[in-house]
Amino acid sequence: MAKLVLVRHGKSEWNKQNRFTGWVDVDLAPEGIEEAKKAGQKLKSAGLSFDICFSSYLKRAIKTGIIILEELDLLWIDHLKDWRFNERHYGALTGLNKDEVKAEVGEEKFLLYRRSYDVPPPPLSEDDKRHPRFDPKYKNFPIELLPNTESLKDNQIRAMAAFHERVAPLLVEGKDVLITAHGNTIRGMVKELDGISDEDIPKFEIATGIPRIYEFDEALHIKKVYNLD
Ligand SMILES: O=C(O)[C@@H](CO)OP(=O)(O)O
Repeated sequence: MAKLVLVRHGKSEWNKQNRFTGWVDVDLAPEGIEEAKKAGQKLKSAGLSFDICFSSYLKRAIKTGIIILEELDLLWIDHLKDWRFNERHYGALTGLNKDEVKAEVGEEKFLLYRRSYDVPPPPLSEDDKRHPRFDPKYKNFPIELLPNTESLKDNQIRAMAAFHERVAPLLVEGKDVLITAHGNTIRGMVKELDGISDEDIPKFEIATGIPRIYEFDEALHIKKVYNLD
């Protein structure tokens, strides 16, 4: 029975500062490094192992993957990166303080931008220095692929495309896969995998550093889902 494990990166420097982060490549905070180590230790105690690891293009998720693999003595396995596991692009909210945005736009709009399924925050202009086209990671990407804002649904569509294309075939072969990614990316994936409704998803939160385990049968039906709290 193949396993898929999803882990949200440990706390980042901007999580600590309460700023909308999205595609900004912020590093893990010291507490985030500890959370990633604990996640690795929990996986080890539960007897889990992996054949391959995927992360986003963002260092907070990549480092979380490396730290977990180190705890498991699995630094030798393939660790692949796919931009489609990046955090949701937070558009014009990128870098802003969440409390200040709430005070400015009001609670209702704040929640709509932050937690609704299909309402994206206002977009960034293509000339804005925060636009991904100025980030060397995406220099070879066609501009149409680079978002200037995203809803959770947009984030889910790209992450699940990567899942079906790259991860699902490995699970069918019986391989165990670790994905270290981001709060909204994992919320979107869990929404689809667990069949959570559009109405319920705003209340669903993903904690940092808590592995979520999916056990699949050969037909890729989910047999068991649980968190290693
Ligand atoms: O800022 C972000 O990129 C995300 C995750 O930290 O924020 P939120 O939890 O508000 O979706």
